[in-house]
Amino acid sequence: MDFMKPETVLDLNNIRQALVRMEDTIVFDLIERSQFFLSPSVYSQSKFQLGDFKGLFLEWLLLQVEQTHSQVRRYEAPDETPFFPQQLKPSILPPLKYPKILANYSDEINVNQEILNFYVQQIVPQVSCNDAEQEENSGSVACCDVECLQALLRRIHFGKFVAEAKYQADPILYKQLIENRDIKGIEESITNSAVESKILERLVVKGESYGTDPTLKYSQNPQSKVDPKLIARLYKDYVIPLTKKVEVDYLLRRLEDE
Ligand SMILES: C=C(O[C@@H]1C=C(C(=O)O)C=C[C@H]1O)C(=O)O
Repeated sequence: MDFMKPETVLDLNNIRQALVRMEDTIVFDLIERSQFFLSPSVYSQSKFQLGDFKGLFLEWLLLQVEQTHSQVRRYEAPDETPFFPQQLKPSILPPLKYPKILANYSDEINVNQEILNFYVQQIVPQVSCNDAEQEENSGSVACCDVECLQALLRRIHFGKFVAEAKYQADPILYKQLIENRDIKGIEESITNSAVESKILERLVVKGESYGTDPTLKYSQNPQSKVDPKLIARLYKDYVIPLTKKVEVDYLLRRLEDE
């Protein structure tokens, strides 16, 4: 997605194609996570010495990664929503002059804590290959979790672009819904059940294709590493609803930037 060209960025078909490409990253990241045990220490607050950091070991690593990547201006991009925006470091690269695409408040539209909660409480226990500790892999598990979370963060917060594209396609409708604080009306208006169904169907196929050793494809038991239906269920229960929450939260404030 070329964020220097607002006219293409806010084309809903282009946005949907970007979301389809993000499916591949998320499916592969979940397959990678499925190789590891549950590793509860990664989600604990006290197992490792983290200085004065207060939080999960996973959150501590997320902060390290965000501080490193912020030095090459990763979080200046409009499609990045960091967990620790107040603790990023100055970039050593000169700032890019992104054209204004989203509303001024878009950085304040943030569901990161909900994403972390569903990832730790729902995704990890269902994707891990068993519920044991795997001390020697705590670092690898945490690195894998960061990859999964960053892919999910980006996919879900892409809802801001979807919302802006829908607003610009019908500003009269949305102005009325927003002025009336008609949250249900906004939710109904942004929902496209046909697109959602297509996404869930495609995820099962991708889970089957990407998660199975191709040389075993025609064997009696081409066991996929992650249950393809689980990937679709996680999208249905968490990824899509949170994306729509981002859309609604973004639209509810949209008249602030008229
Ligand atoms: C992203 C969109 O908005 C909604 C959210 C979707 C999702 O998170 O996959 C899909 C369709 C819509 O219900 C869209 O219209 O493409």
